[in-house]
Amino acid sequence: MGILKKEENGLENLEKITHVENVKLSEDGKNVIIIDQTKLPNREEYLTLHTAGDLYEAIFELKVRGAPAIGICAGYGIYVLARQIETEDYDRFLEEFRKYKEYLDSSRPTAVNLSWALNRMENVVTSHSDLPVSKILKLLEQESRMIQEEDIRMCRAISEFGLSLIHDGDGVLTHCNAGPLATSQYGTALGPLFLGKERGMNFKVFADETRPLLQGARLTSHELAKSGIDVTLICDNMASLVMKNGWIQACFVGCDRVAANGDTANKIGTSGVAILAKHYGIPLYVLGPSSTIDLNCASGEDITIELRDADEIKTKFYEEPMALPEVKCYNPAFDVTDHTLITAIVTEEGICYPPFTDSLAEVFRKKRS
Ligand SMILES: CSC[C@H]1O[C@H](OP(=O)(O)O)[C@H](O)[C@@H]1O
Repeated sequence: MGILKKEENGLENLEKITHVENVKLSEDGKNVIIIDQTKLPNREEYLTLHTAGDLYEAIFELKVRGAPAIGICAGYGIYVLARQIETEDYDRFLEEFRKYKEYLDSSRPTAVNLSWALNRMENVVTSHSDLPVSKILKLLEQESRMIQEEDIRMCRAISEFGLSLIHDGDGVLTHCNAGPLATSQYGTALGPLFLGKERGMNFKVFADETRPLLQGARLTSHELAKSGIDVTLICDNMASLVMKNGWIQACFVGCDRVAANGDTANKIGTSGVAILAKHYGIPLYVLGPSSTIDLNCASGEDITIELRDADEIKTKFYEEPMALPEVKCYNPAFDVTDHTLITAIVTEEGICYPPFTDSLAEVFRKKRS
C-alpha cells in the first residue's frame, strides 16, 4: 500500500489503494508475499509464505481474504509448493502436487475461487504429462500469473459496469469488504466507487462494520477514507435505519460463490441486508467475477457454509471476554442471499438480470466466444 499520507485524503492516495499489491509472487518465485489483513488498518505488515502450513494458515486466518485474493494466493501458493517437489518422475510429481492441492483446498470451503484456482493449476499438470517436470513448472508459473492478471481485468470491467448503476452523489451501502484487498485491483463491490472517484464523482458510502471480524470497519472504511471517498461506518444493526432515512440508493455487495440460479453466498449478514433492501425498495447488486460463479451448484442449497470459532464472537476484539466460557456460539462466516432478493449480478461480461439461470450461463457463453 506504500506510504499513505496521513493528513491527506483524496487522489494522492487513490492509486496506492486501487493498485495495492496485496498478494504477489516473490522475485525469485520461491515465496508468496501478502499483506497481513488481520493487522490492518493499524499496521501494514507483509508476510512471506513458503510452506504449505504458511499458506494454509494465511488463508484460514484471513491474513489473505476475499474470494479472488484467495484464488490468486492459492495459484501462486501451489506453484511455490510444486517447486519444492524434488522429483523428475511425472507420476510422483503429480501425486505430491495433489497432496498439496488437497491440503490448501481444505483451508476454507465457501469461496469457490480457492478450488477454482487449484483445479486450474492441476489442469496444467494433467494436460502436460508428456513434458519434463521443469517445463511443467514454467507453465505453472505462467498460469499463476494469468490468474492474477485476469482478475485485474475482470475487476476493472466489473467496476465499469457497476458504475453504470449509480449516479454522482448517490448513497451506497456496503457489507464486509470487496475492495482491492479482497481481489487484485479496484475490487468488485467497491470497484465502481473507486472508478467513479477517479472520474470526479462523489458517493456517500455507508459501510457495515461486519461483525464478527469487522472487515467493513478495518478494511472497507480504510480503503475508502484513504481514497477520499465519503464513508460512514455503521454497526450492522443500523443498516435498516439508514435505508429508512432515504440515505441509500443502492446496496453493493461482493460474493464468495454464486449458484447457477443466482443464489449467492457472501459474508454473514448479507442476506439480512438484502431483505432490508427489498423492504425499502432499494436495489441490491452482487458484484463478482465469473471465477466466483459455480454453475455446478444448482442453488444456494448446494453451497457449504464455513463455520468458525466462537472466540471470534466472544473474545477476539475485546480486552476481556464478552460472554462466559460456557456460553455456546454459532459463527457461520457466510450466508446465502436468495436470488429473488438480488436485483442484478454484475460480472466482467456484463450485468446479469433475472432469470439468473439464463443470464449467468450467458456469461460463460460470452467467455467462450
Ligand atoms: C471480493 S470477494 C469478497 C468477499 O469475501 C469476503 O469474505 P472473507 O472476508 O471471509 O474472505 C466477503 O464475503 C466479501 O464479500
